[in-house]
Amino acid sequence: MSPSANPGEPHRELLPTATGRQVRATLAELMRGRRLLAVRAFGLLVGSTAVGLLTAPVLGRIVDLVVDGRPASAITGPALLLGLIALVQGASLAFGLSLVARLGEGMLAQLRERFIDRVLDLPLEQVERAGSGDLTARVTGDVTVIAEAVRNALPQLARSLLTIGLTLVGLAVLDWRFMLAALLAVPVQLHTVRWYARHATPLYASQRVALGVQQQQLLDTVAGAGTVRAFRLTEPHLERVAGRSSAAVDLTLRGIRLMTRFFGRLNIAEFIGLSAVLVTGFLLVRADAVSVGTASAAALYFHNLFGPLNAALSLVDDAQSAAASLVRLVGVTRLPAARREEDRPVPVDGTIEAKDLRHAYTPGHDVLHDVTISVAANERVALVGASGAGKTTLAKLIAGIHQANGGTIRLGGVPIDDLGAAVAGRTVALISQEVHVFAGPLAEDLRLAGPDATDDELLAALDRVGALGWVRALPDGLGTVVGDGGHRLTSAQAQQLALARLTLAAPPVAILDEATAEAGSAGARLLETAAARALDGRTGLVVAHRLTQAVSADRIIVLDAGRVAETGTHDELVAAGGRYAALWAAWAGTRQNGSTPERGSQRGAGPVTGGQ
Ligand SMILES: Nc1ncnc2c1ncn2[C@@H]1O[C@H](COP(=O)(O)OP(=O)(O)OP(=O)(O)O)[C@@H](O)[C@H]1O
Repeated sequence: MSPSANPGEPHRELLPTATGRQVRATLAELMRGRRLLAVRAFGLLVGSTAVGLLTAPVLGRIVDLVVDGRPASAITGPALLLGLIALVQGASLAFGLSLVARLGEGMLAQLRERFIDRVLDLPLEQVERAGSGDLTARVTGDVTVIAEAVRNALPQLARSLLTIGLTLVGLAVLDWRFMLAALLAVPVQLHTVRWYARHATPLYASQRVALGVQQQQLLDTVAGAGTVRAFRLTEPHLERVAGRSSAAVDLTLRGIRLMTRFFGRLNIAEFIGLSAVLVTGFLLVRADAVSVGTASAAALYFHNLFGPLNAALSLVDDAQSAAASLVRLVGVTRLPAARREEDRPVPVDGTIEAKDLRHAYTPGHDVLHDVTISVAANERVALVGASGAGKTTLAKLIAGIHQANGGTIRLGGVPIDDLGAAVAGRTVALISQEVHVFAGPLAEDLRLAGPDATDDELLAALDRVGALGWVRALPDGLGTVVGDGGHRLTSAQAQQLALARLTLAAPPVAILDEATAEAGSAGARLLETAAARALDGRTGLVVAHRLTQAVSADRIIVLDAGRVAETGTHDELVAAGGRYAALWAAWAGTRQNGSTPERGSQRGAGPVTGGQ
């Protein structure tokens, strides 16, 4: 875990990065099952490079023919051979490169799947501690960098290295002294690459961290824009964004300067090598050891090395970036795997047992204190309390969205942590006020909850929550495109869709948080009926913002400042004359005064939440 990049800023526990050994082990695992593909790809690249190397000697032969004063017709054969070489080389190279790309893409896809698998298993708390910017930067930036490398750098690098190796062999075949001359460039190149790698590795690593921190700052500022404006924090926030952006820009500029110096040094190496080969050629021709054509072929070979050498060396740059990104992706994929789904215990029913739950969003500020509740299978319980009493927090803990800081939660007798994301998702569903309508045909939106549901089943689910009428009236019925860019649904309709999804998913436990709070009174009654029908046959925990929701519940749990204050049926609690009775009296009073209790009661403005 690395600390925050900027001293003086709040400490962030970034997601883990992998060690070199872990990266190698992961690559070896990804390679398994792809060996044949790798061998075929490599074989084709070697073949195409070897064929390509025939060009220089054939050109040398043409030079010799010209020097010997042979007629033009003598050149026809070598010229045709050049054409053939180009064809064979081009075809085998294209095929080989496509295999290399397929190899790389396959490995990357598998790595990405593993990464997403682990990310979905990560506790929300860990992501929050790291900041969503860190995760976003890994999912977007790092994956893109590696994908680019796999598509371009990896095939090019493989091809360049092969060309370099085989060209040196070709030089040695012409005359070993040519190869020695060419190798004079190598010490300068090696020194250059080591110098570059020494500077580039830390630079790229800090560049990636700086970009992650910058993204996090942007997300924080945008997400909290309302608060930033309300407290007139615009200037300091802009300064912070500017500071983080300029840190990222500075690092990028340093990278560009480094690259310029890198290529400058490589040019010196080329100059040394080519001069040496030309001087050697001159001396050997003068001593009659080789023909002019052979010396020309040697010079061509060395000249042909420039491209692949520069490509390989400059690809060191992409390789460095890709390596820096790879350690960040692999770091997440090596996190302990979640237990396999088939090994997990299965809840036996829809009971909820929460014991001694404690939770704090910021250390030291508990918003739930030793909350113990239990809900029987198929029971309908209403959670009532003032705004900020902790109802949503309790709902989210039971739904497994947040992890409690203390205490235990069992669903159907199984501790929630043992369920794993998939089983927990099938066991408990939470519908909050901010229901999302996914962009696309309405049927697809519903099938998120029941992928195998037939159209008739979808219509039955809609009918159950009273949505069939308006869905039938839509221009294309179930096929109507809804969500962003499509047919806009009212918030009550979106709630009904969420309830229909709930009946399709049919989890044994359902939690409704403010599911009907947005609607006006007529709409609210409609939604309450819909909610009751969606909860039928399963355990229901309803965060009640209007007391009508509590009255019809089997039992009511009253929360007060993060503690359970009372529990009982509506009649029992009214008779007990405690906190609920007071809320009820205030509620009934508001109704008699003729105001709209459904609306007045929301978010601390009315009687239910008015006890604060
Ligand atoms: N993400 C969060 N980060 C920090 N504090 C939070 C967060 N969510 C809730 N809180 C705080 O936790 C306490 C309980 O909030 P919670 O939303 O659970 O109460 P609630 O009873 O559902 O209130 P409401 O009726 O207004 O929805 C409040 O003091 C709230 O400010």
